[in-house]
Amino acid sequence: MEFIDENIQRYAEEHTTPESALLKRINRETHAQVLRPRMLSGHMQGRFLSLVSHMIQPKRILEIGTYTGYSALCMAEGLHADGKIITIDINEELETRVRAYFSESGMNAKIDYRVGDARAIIPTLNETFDLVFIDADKENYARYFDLVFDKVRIGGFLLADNVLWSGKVLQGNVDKDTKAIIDFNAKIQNDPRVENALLPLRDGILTIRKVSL
Ligand SMILES: C[S@@+](CC[C@H](N)C(=O)[O-])C[C@H]1O[C@@H](n2cnc3c(N)ncnc32)[C@H](O)[C@@H]1O
Repeated sequence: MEFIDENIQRYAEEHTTPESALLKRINRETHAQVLRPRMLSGHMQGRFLSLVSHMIQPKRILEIGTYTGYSALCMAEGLHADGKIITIDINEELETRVRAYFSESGMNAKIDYRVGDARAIIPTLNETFDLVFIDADKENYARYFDLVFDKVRIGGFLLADNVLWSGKVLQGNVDKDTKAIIDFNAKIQNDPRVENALLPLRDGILTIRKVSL
């Protein structure tokens, strides 16, 4: 489902800073060579993630769901000088490609890429995060939020992608992933420890700020 008029979308993209040459290539190669390329954040969302990261200047970012590395590179652009992003993905088939992209980016030293199940890796992380991007399997969004919440500083931010799930959150008869997203959105809306705004950017980004323990 497209949420906004095609012409408005084009106009918005024309007034968004272009992708770097590397990001453009990752975007193109992902579409040509990798399964499910729609999972990639893309031009506009990527620039949004970069801007958010620049606003926060995080020392620690956690990304759950690296895929081909596009969004990790966008967020890494805004890291504090001593900053680091930990990005996790379970798909080992993408590892060689992703490591090559990270090496080319010139930001490799700031990227800690872990291949494995985020449900097992997050509890082992001894870090305090300023920014978390939840973008892995929809079924586990609530679990990722619960696993990471105590590791986010008060005043820190979490972003959750695909929370409109192509508009399926409005439908009555829902599948497992849609139900998980609906439940996640309701859980965040009812959590007194956070403030949140659901932005209808691309497939929906739930923007969350931790306000108390
Ligand atoms: C939507 S894609 C991520 C897109 C990427 N953040 C971007 O914007 O370009 C979701 C990724 O989550 C990964 N994933 C799914 N289940 C996972 C799990 N349990 N632990 C870690 N990664 C997982 C998938 O392998 C897939 O690459």
